[in-house]
Amino acid sequence: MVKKARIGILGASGYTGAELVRLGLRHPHFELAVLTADRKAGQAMADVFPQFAPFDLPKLVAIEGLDWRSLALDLVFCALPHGTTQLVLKELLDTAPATRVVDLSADFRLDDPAAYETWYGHPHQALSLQSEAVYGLVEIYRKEIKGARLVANPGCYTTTCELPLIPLLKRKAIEPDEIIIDAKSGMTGAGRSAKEAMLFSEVSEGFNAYGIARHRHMAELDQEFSKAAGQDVIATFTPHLVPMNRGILATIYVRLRKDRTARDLRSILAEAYDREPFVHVLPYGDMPQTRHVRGSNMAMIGVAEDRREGAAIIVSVLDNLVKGASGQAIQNANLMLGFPETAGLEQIALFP
Ligand SMILES: NC(=O)C1=CN([C@@H]2O[C@H](COP(=O)(O)OP(=O)(O)OC[C@H]3O[C@@H](n4cnc5c(N)ncnc54)[C@H](OP(=O)(O)O)[C@@H]3O)[C@@H](O)[C@H]2O)C=CC1
Ligand SMILES: CC(=O)N[C@@H](CCC(=O)OP(=O)(O)O)C(=O)O
Repeated sequence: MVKKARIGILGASGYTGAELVRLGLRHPHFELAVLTADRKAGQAMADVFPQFAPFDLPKLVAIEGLDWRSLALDLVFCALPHGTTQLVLKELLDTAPATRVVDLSADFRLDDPAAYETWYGHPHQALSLQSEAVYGLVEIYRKEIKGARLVANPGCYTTTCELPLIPLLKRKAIEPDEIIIDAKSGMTGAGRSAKEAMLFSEVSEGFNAYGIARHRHMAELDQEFSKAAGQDVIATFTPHLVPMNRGILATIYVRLRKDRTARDLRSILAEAYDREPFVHVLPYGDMPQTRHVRGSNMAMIGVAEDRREGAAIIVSVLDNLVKGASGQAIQNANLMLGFPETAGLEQIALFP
């Protein structure tokens, strides 16, 4: 019998933390040993999220005062706000260097400390960990993730956009300087902490663009697209907030390189993801919807030709809380701990 891994979830009272608990409870090799919260520390998980009432879970505790060494956790999922995360993880890994970490925040995704400072407005406070961290886009960095101690789980928007575009840039099938991404996210992408702009009365029956030309995920897109293309790539990226709970849909406009067709793009993606359990490329011309992936760890991609000659349209969807966050984090943890990559992640989308 495989020994169960002792798992900690920091930020279990948030949306991605609760999603880690939902998936982790059904994981065959996880023992959920520690769950933390900030304002909700001291409460039972079932008091914060009644859906967990039937399950035996540890109480939510504050991070301060935890003795990482004696807890002897095999792996910690960190689902805290960016900024706070780097301080918490520095202390954790200084005290318990053998614990593995999958961080869901943006703190360790950028290779370049100067880029971090530019996009996040303050210098990074755990530089050695930043240089150690491996970017956790499993389908691209599987080998590096396996041996990593600290994995930076990619952002939800970025996962949606990088899965279709990295293989196309690597194969030089599209023009790297003519990428336009129009992305829409459900509201859980903004986290559980109440903000006026997230009230039902202010979000329902309308939708809006935000972060125009300055959303922090652009730094992550620039980094990964440039690596894939072998040259600097700056894509246009505009996020939108739509009145639904879960899901991201990115409509991506690309210009084909000479002698390439939209069908070639679909073939490249189908070949790249042929053996991947969590990326599905649809038949040419078919388009995915967010409801096709809701609650599952699946990303779906559709490709079609544009009416403009030499151009194509790609649509990519995932559930921001699963493949865009907690599901992908568990996929990373499975690789790091030597479990089957799909363990705990085989649920199918909830439809309708
Ligand atoms: N939501 C999403 O779709 C995605 C989120 N992410 C990233 O994952 C991380 C978590 O996001 P999400 O779950 O949405 O956020 P939430 O706002 O829903 O939850 C945040 C969690 O962190 C705890 N927390 C907040 N401040 C502190 C602090 N100073 N010290 C200790 N704990 C604290 C909160 O505790 P309490 O509630 O008790 O105050 C809560 O458990 C963020 O970095 C986010 O950007 C990444 C991909 C997708
Ligand atoms: C809808 C919404 O507000 N989404 C968030 C992205 C959430 C996120 O997960 O950002 P990180 O992965 O970088 O932490 C935003 O646009 O800031």
